[in-house]
Amino acid sequence: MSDRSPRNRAPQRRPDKVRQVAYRVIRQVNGEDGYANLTLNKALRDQRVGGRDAAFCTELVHGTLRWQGTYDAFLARSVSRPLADLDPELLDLLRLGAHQLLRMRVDSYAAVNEMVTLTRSEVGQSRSGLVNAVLRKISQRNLDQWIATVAPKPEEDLLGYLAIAKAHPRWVIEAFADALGERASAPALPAESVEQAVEDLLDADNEPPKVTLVARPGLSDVDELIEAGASRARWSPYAAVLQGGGDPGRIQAVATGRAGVQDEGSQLVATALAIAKVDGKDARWLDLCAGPGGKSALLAAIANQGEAVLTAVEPLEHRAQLVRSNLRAIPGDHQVLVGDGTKPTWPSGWYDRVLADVPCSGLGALRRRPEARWRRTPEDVDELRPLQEALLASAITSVRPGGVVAYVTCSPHPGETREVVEAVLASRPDAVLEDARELFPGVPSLGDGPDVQLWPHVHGTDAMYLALIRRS
Ligand SMILES: C[S@@+](CC[C@H](N)C(=O)[O-])C[C@H]1O[C@@H](n2cnc3c(N)ncnc32)[C@H](O)[C@@H]1O
Repeated sequence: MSDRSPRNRAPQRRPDKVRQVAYRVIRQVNGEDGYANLTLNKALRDQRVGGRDAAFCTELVHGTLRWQGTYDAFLARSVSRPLADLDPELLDLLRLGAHQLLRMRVDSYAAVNEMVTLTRSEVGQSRSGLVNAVLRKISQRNLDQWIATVAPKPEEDLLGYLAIAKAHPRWVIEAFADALGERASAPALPAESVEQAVEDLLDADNEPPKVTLVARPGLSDVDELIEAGASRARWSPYAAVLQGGGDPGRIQAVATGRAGVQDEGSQLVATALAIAKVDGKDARWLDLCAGPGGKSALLAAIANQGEAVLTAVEPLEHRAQLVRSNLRAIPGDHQVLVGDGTKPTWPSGWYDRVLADVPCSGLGALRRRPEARWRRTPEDVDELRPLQEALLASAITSVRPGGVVAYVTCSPHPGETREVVEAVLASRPDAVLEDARELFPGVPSLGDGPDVQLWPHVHGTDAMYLALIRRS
């Protein structure tokens, strides 16, 4: 455990190891497009940082990355040149310092000194003066005071205010507001309620999610996970929550693949496809966009309860390998095909149920990936659109008349959800959108249908979207 106590305030010659690890992880994420979770876990392992130090390091990394757009707005007021002209290393050091000063209970004096020492060791003595001066300026106001200084007034520009106060890019907030506004149940919610919902959603995005487990049916059950210390989740019959966190791999059912880690929303959409009514033959299920295979594993386990067999398709070999590994514990003749879901190698109408969990912006899972919100752009949404439409069209062609397709995204952006479904169905007279709400038994606040949008602030799940389409 490194010593961060007030008595240790004197400038240190050696940088604090935990802050150094956090800084280097942030650098890798911002400088090399790394993923925070993977990079941090590896660094904690390699540097043998554990226990309370690991928790402190995680907060430094996740918090700094999650709030970096907000801190940049404060830093822009505190540095005499444009932030774009600062070395990226220096900018990350300042962001890391700002996070300790504004959102962690680190003593200001200690935070500034630790960051000066770290700057000296990471980028050289000549930069430490600037870090000292800027962080002292940052420390002169608390978070609310900085927001009041820098953000527009909420009554004049609510979205501009929320972008700073809740650390989300404005275009993302606009997309959320559109999706929430569209889904206001009849009679339409007053604008004020939509605004409150947007704010609640942004707050939910800023809280790391609890670890949710899935007990794959036939192999494990929720009672086994409860015995291992989890508690029953609200709606999915397969879900249990590790309330206190901890390593799920220590649970035997998870270690052996009989259970796994999976958001309850992901479980609910996969289960919805599995329980949709299908008359007649129900033997062939297809997961058209399978990697890494979380939903494939749940679907294959449910398929085993009847007579069905799952085929999982994934174009990227390394992701197909993850699907195989997720399916390893599931008995049966389920198979993984490496291929492009838009170019089926199977006959038209071959399948009875098809999941099209298409590549998307991931704006519904921002809780899990602290860096993601700053990396995505509106162009990503536009660029993904043709692939999403092609995959949905292919899914419809792959299902037999009377069979069902679940179009799923982990994004609530209307450009990836309803607009895609509407565009594809406009040219498919052989496909009909059905009310999917009854496939989510007991789940409240599903809106007006016929499609379903889950929300972090309402359901505590990722913002999963599902449209159920039946081929006629
Ligand atoms: C949202 S992820 C699927 C998540 C998965 N269903 C799960 O629950 O683990 C989308 C997947 O689609 C894959 N993909 C991308 N292009 C594809 C294509 N043309 N055909 C099929 N899958 C594709 C991506 O590589 C990615 O693994």
